[in-house]
Amino acid sequence: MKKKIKTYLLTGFLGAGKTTFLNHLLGLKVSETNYVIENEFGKNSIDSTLVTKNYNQLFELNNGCICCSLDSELIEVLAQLVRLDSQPDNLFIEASGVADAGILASIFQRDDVKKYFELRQVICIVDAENFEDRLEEVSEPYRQLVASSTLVISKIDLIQPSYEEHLRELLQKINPLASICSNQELDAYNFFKNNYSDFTPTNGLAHSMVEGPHRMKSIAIETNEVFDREKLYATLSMTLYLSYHQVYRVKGFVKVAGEDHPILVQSTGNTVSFSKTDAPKKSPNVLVFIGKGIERKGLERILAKTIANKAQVTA
Ligand SMILES: Nc1nc2c(ncn2[C@@H]2O[C@H](COP(=O)(O)OP(=O)(O)OP(=O)(O)O)[C@@H](O)[C@H]2O)c(=O)[nH]1
Repeated sequence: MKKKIKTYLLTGFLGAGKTTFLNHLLGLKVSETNYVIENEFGKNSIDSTLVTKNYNQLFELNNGCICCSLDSELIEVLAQLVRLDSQPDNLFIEASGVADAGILASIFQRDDVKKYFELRQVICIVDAENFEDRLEEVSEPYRQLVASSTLVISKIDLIQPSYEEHLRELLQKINPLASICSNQELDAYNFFKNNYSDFTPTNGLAHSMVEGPHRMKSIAIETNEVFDREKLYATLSMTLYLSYHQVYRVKGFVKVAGEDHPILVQSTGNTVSFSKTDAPKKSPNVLVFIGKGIERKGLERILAKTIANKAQVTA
């Protein structure tokens, strides 16, 4: 009988800090064999490039959200793992920011899956800065929260201590059974000890099964244009400020005048950040926007104003 693969499911709304936390967990398991499944809502894979290399194999599921195609792609990857001669010790699944953790957890309660995989934890990353706003606007953050056995509050550095207290109370009220820690307490917390089947989700599973598909859209703008860094920054910041309740996440790689390599563009809430990368010079520009009621034409119009002029590009 093969050993069961210890499985950790990471959930949390768009941009909450799932990849950042996954990198932390992988860093704690460097001496073991770790497989990772990365799932993005859009077709373009940005996250897989941001996961640190402390894994043995990474699978990408980019054909939408795993909770919406549960019996196809994810099951196929799980079946591949079962067929391996030597099983990994750990499997980390980073679900898309809109995935329903209850639906995913229920896959691991199936007898044919339970035989090979032991779901130890469903960990929800809660973005301290934006969680409450998103809770009012869309149903995904609530559904992710109630199905989780541990809640990790991220971005503590961006809030006041008194707000942290309020947030903890709110989270505990929504999911009284979950353990809660902040991302400043990670070293004191053992994420590997639990067994998810000992944890009875509140009303997550029953609630999630009857919900329809996500109301959110992912639009990838691919272009070979070179952008003006300052204009792009100002325009994205303004768009995020004005459309905070519509645009939930921007991420991708773009070429900017004066930089040899494409830069990584990321946003959460109404904050945008640019960072240097060593992505190949020739990699395509792609900016992915995820949100409600967003339109490709409108986004293209906004970005058109941020393209660098010829003099900047040749300088
Ligand atoms: N200030 C601050 N920023 C953070 C923290 N955790 C993550 N971030 C930033 O938040 C942004 C999103 O983090 P990710 O880890 O990519 O979030 P994610 O949940 O994987 O994002 P999606 O996969 O797009 O849903 C990145 O710019 C991170 O650097 C934190 O504790 N504090």
